[in-house]
Amino acid sequence: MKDGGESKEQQLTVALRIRPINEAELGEGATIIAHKVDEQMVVLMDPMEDPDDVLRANRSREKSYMFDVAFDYTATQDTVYRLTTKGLIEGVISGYNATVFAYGPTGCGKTYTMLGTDWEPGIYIRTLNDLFKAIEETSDDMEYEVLMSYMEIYNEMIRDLLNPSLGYLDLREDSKGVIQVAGITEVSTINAKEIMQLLMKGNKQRTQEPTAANKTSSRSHAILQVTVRQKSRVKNITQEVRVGRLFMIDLAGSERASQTQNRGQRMKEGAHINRSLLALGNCINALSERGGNKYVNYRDSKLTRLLKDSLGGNSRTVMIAHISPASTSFEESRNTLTYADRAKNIKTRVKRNLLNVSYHIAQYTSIISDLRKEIQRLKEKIDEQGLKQLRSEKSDIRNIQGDCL
Ligand SMILES: Nc1ncnc2c1ncn2[C@@H]1O[C@H](COP(=O)(O)OP(=O)(O)OP(=O)(O)O)[C@@H](O)[C@H]1O
Repeated sequence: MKDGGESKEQQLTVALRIRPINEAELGEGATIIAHKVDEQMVVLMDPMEDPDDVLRANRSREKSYMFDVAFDYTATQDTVYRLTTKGLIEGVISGYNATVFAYGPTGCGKTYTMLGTDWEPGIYIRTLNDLFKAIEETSDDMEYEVLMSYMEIYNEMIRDLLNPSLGYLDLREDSKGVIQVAGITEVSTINAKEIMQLLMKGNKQRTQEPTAANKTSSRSHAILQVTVRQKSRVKNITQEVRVGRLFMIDLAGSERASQTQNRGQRMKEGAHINRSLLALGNCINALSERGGNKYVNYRDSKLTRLLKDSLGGNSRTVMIAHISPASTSFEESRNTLTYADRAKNIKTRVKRNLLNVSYHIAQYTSIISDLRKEIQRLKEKIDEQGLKQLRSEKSDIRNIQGDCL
């Protein structure tokens, strides 16, 4: 991959989404503690307080967080998409990496935001639709190839959701230090409808189980990866190919084992989920420390290895933190707000990814050299086997001669 020129420092964009309160929470006697007051989101520490009380804000135990954007239960899927993700598309089709990930406790709306429903589609579908529209608009001058993969990390194992029969896949680092999933299915298409069908097919394969906190709880981290290669239709010797990679991630929800009343397999899943989220939290902590010299341990989980570039490397990254408005979820909400607040300090360095013709030549040369070696190896093997066969035939002849004498 050629150096795409100057890199620009970019701060993580952090959005907060608070879903509507639900029947189960109301049934437990929960009250709403998250309110939108003017353009501010207020999460009350004491449910008895009045969110409109201006003096409340001056009390010393009050903590305030600033996010790039905050959505309450009135926000539509379209608004959330437009104010978080839509702006990344142009960059992706012209060679920049981007990541959007949904973070937060179980049952707080991550899958709703990313996948959505048939009537209220989420970020995956809206992004793909607009991506193909943007491609169509510039396709007179530019040629595109779009590759899609969809995977989940379940119990620390990577599964290809487009082809689960492949078994568990490994992570590998390429020569540029970019983490790749070895052997993952990459479907090439520039047809939005086809990609949607693949997405739906993949979703059916995703590991979901009912837990006490959410009857369709995602027990895995789902990762939709879209790679866009763009090149000019005018061919010349120094032709460049721009390669943008977009990750859209629906994380599994963090949870308290006591709250979810999980047993057996659910509890094991919960432990894996919490472990990888803890590793993610540790990376966020390390990356957000001022001075930036702290060691960041991405190797603690597959999730953080895969997110290495999204968090500390070459990517425009958006985190959408989710919380429930219920008083019964106060602790989880506070933890989520704390992490989201830290994540705001993370800075990445964004650079365009360019391949050029010399890169392709280098690739072909390396493939040819590998093939030559393989041919040589096979020749030697054949020679060796031929020699062995000759020897064994000779010895057979000797034996026959011996028998005859
Ligand atoms: N903004 C919203 N508006 C309407 N319904 C919502 C909203 N957010 C979440 N819900 C509903 O709340 C329930 C739980 O949401 P969802 O499954 O998206 O949570 P999650 O954070 O992905 O949970 P888990 O981590 O357990 O997978 C679903 O029934 C979903 O439809």
